Amino acid sequence: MSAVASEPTTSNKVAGARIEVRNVSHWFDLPAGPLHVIDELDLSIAPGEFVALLGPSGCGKSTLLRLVAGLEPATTGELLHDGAPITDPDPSRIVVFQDPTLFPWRTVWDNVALGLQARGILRAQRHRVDQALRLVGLQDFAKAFPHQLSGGMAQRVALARALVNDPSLLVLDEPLGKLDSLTRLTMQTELVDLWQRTGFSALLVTHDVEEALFMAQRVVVFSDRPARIRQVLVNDLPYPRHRGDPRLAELRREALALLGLDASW
Ligand SMILES: Nc1ncnc2c1ncn2[C@@H]1O[C@H](COP(=O)(O)OP(=O)(O)OP(=O)(O)O)[C@@H](O)[C@H]1O
Repeated sequence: MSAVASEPTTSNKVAGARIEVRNVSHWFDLPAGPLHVIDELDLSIAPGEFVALLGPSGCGKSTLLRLVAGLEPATTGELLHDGAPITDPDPSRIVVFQDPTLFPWRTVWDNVALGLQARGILRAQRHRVDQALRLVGLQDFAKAFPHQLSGGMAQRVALARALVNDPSLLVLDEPLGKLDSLTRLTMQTELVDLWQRTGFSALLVTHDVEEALFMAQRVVVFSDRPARIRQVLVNDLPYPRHRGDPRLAELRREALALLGLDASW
């Protein structure tokens, strides 16, 4: 059973971001010369859409996430959030990484409160911390410390820490990558449930083909570095999805073939 609160929490409803990546190329300046990582990429995310990126290791997926999050500027091209250029990080676009990186000396509640505290709005907005904890089903663990949590619970705290900002875009960089396989499956369902209940747009990077197809509405398959779009797989299966759905198996075969792998594995 999902640990996430099943009651809809309408106060957490947000308008999803529209993201446009227009003709973006990116290089890193290395001592040996420039490393071309992204090549003339065009991609858009509609408000409230869930998009996943798949591609060979090192092709440039995380780099693209960093550009979309505003953590670094693209070498050339344009990135827009609701029509405005993305130039800096912003609390409306939150990145959740593989490692939850919680402060061990702060309680769960205090870890989730960090973003509001940094923005100087915690005193007036304390209820948002409680709401975010309810969203991820951890309301009873507000006073716990990180060492008292399982891996899945720690990652839920990281999600609550992101959701407390009411982001219009959640940037997910392998957020379930360190979890055991059972917890990972549960968290996939929980994340989709959170996405549906809150309305943020989601951009997920994962190495797990099934995860991408189970969660996302579109799966963008990249080439080797420099990343170009090889193909976009559209998954219009309704939610909640069933892992045994033959359409998922069909999409999996297509995705693996695009990645140069034999689907009979
Ligand atoms: N800050 C940086 N400085 C120099 N090179 C970098 C930097 N960040 C990433 N790279 C290089 O850019 C390339 C793309 O890295 P990136 O992390 O975006 O790939 P990825 O597709 O997310 O990989 P993986 O799937 O293995 O996580 C790699 O060759 C990496 O070494």
